[in-house]
Amino acid sequence: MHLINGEKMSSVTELLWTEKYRPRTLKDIINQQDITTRLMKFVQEKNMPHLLFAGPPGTGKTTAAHALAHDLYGESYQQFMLELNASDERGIDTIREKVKEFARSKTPPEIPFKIVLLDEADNMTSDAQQALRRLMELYSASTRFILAANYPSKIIDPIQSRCAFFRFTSLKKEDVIDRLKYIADKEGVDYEEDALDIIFEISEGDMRKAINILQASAYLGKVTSELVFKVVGMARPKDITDMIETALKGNFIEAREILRKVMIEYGLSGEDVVKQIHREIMGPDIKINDELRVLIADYLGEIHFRISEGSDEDIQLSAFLAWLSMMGKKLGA
Ligand SMILES: Nc1ncnc2c1ncn2[C@@H]1O[C@H](COP(=O)(O)OP(=O)(O)OP(=O)(O)O)[C@@H](O)[C@H]1O
Repeated sequence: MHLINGEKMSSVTELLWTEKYRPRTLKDIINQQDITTRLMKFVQEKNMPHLLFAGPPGTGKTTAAHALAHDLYGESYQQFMLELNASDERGIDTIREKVKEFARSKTPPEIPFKIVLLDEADNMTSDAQQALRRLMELYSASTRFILAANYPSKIIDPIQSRCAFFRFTSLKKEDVIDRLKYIADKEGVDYEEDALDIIFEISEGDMRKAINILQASAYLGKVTSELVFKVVGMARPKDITDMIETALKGNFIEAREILRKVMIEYGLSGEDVVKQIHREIMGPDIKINDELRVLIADYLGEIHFRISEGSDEDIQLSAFLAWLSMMGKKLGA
């Protein structure tokens, strides 16, 4: 990458599977078919407008920008691409200086522009974005900007109207799982099918997160669902639903035992437990009626607030289980 020592980068990033298995060309990008088809047209035409890539984390925005540059300029594309992170750079002045210097640098053969990739553009204030807009206009003869953002609504209208818009979507289950299997096979990692399902559930269509969980788990041995939960610091959903159902049956002491076991075994904080309970009561696996679901969600919000304000988590979670026991009896759950 421009301004970055390539050799140093590769020794670090080679260790990361997200980098090692980052698609290099547009045709290798998974799932974002409409987007890659449109980007390939720019490659054919050797021309493109400014682009705005929007969508959730880990869905291929940065990857697509690099792959586009690769397909336009070839293997040594990095000299014709400047990557800046809007939230790292010290304000618009630094960005302006870097773009100015980059605009003066060597131009690519055959293609009349270079690419500036500005990551996390939605973190810029609207004043900084106004300045960025002027910058885009000033250098539009020699550069094209690709702005990547999680929340496109935070990008000011004058910029949006100057960019072609690309919406990236969360990756589908089968795509994430296929990719994880491909990587696991290449790396000689032993895994259980269930564990990959769980990695997908936890990562929610974020491929970076999914690959990172796979890699962290694989360091510890065969990738099982048990191991995955340990790595991400989550209890097995079944332990959480057991705890809730036990409390609802009025077995408070037993439910507290499960809570203790879960917290110690998985090293969870009170807040982690609250988040997991919330996840489970909203999920399909737990057998409770809607009225109870609403009451639990409401009370859990209160417990979460108290813990985050510094209240003793053991007392709060015990109070929650005691409340569940009482509600269970009252509502006959
Ligand atoms: N569509 C995809 N096809 C194949 N691999 C992908 C895809 N999307 C993400 N990945 C994998 O996840 C990693 C992270 O993706 P990338 O950096 O492109 O995400 P991003 O959308 O830019 O996320 P962020 O918003 O957090 O910057 C890549 O290095 C790659 O390994």
